[in-house]
Amino acid sequence: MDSFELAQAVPATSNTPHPSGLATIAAIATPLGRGGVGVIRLSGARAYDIACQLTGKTAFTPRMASFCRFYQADGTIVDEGLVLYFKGPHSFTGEDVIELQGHGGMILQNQLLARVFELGAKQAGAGEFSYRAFDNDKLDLVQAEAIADAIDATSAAAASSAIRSLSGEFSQKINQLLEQLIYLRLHVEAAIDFPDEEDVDFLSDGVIQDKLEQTQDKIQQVLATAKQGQLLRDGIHVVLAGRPNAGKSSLLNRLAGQERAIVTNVAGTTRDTLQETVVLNGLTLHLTDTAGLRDTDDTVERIGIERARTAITQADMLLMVYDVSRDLAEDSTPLQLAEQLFGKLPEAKKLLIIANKSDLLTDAHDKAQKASSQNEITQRGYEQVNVSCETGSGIETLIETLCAKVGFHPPENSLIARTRHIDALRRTAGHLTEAHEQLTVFQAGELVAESLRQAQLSLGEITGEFSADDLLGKIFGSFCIGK
Ligand SMILES: Nc1nc2c(c(=O)[nH]1)N(C=O)[C@@H](CNc1ccc(C(=O)N[C@@H](CCC(=O)O)C(=O)O)cc1)CN2
Ligand SMILES: Nc1nc2c(ncn2[C@@H]2O[C@H](COP(=O)(O)OP(=O)(O)OP(=O)(O)O)[C@@H](O)[C@H]2O)c(=O)[nH]1
Repeated sequence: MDSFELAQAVPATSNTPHPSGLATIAAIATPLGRGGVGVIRLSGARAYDIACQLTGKTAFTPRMASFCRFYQADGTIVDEGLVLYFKGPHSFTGEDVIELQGHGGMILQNQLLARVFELGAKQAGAGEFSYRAFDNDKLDLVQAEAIADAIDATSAAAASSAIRSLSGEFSQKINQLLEQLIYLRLHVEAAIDFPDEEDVDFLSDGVIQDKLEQTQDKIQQVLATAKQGQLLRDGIHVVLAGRPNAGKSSLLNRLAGQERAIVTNVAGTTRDTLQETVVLNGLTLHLTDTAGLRDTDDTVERIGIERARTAITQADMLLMVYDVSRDLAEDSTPLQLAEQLFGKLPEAKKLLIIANKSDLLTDAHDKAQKASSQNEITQRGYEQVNVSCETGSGIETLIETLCAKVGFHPPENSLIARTRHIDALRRTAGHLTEAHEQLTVFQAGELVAESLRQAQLSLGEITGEFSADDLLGKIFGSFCIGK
């Protein structure tokens, strides 16, 4: 009997789904296209049977690779490759998992996948493998998100901090906080239930207050870590704005390290917004070069300027580029120029003033410019960096200033985080502030207990201990198919 006949001899298992009701899912796990090896992953109660029927083999040993041929129903060979079997619960998803490691290539992989569907597997939805791993407690929500973040990382630092989150470091911090909160709740509930126990007033003996304050400090620390992690993950949106010919496109090219934008000495060269993502000192910058802002009758340029204004309202940071040799009229300062350009003066933390073409300044000019503008800038809490896009001088300082302004530290032990985590941490901190007030101002035990309960719920959302289904749907739905 050859392998194919053997395959037919394997008793056809019933198509009734697993008692849990979950279908066996399959998807291509490797990128579609030419590649040495392509992996199809199956998870679910029927994965093992499907592998047997596909290959004609009758048994696979968990965690051992078996070299097999993969057959069509009519006995023709689709491909040959390795079968890897993980017996649930000792698998990525916690269910039985089969991996078919065939040859890469669109046609082969799609044929093999179609055959697997024919044998009863269903196409996995986006993030469905990870969702099952989460559902079977193989991963918590932070770890599942870290997988997607590692895959989508735009910088080495973001990738390595995602892998650290995947290993559970961030989850551990959250779980420690949850334990502290539960401890606090127990004490407060006890104080409410047994108010006269041993004549001790739990609520006012200071112990609960101390513990509460320690927890508040810890939340602030985790929040700071999470903010770094979110910056690492998402980077920042930076808009380069300024008068025509100030050197915005030259700056974009300098930062990108290549000629991305067209640079000419014709004012109004950049007419549409142009985006470029660069990673500098570990921070991902989504740069938008904008059309130089000026009044114009040119329709295309006007639309470009309109787009520039939209980009400006969405930016985390505005770089106002001006030409030190030309843009400041006798009586205008960089801050006045920024005010003219942006309609109103942006807040100091969002604006960085870039004095470009410093190479064109003679010493005398230089002094005059510094004296007249630098004082006003620093006095009002703004910052200016002098650069020359022509020579590259000042560009390093510009990058360092930018990182400092958004509070980004060169990542060492950072953990990837999302806006969702920061939002939950902030809400938790808010409930703890309420609890603190109820405790210290009103000694209102019931209200302290309720605020702590709310705090625990908010915090538990992070790891997925308490999560609404629609939130889970949103998170896993954004994963790629096969993850
Ligand atoms: N071939 C292959 N490579 C891969 C994955 C995969 O699914 N398949 N992964 C997919 O993301 C990542 C690795 N993650 C994995 C995580 C857990 C288990 C797993 O089988 N865990 C079991 C057994 C652990 C053990 O034997 O020590 C368990 O947790 O019980 C496998 C892969 C990256 N590389
Ligand atoms: N000397 C000198 N020239 C510069 C410097 N930066 C830019 N330029 C020149 O200034 C001119 C305008 O530069 P661009 O980068 O196109 O200016 P822009 O602000 O993007 O201009 P628009 O597209 O019109 O909005 C070009 O001729 C550049 O070569 C600099 O640091 N020093």
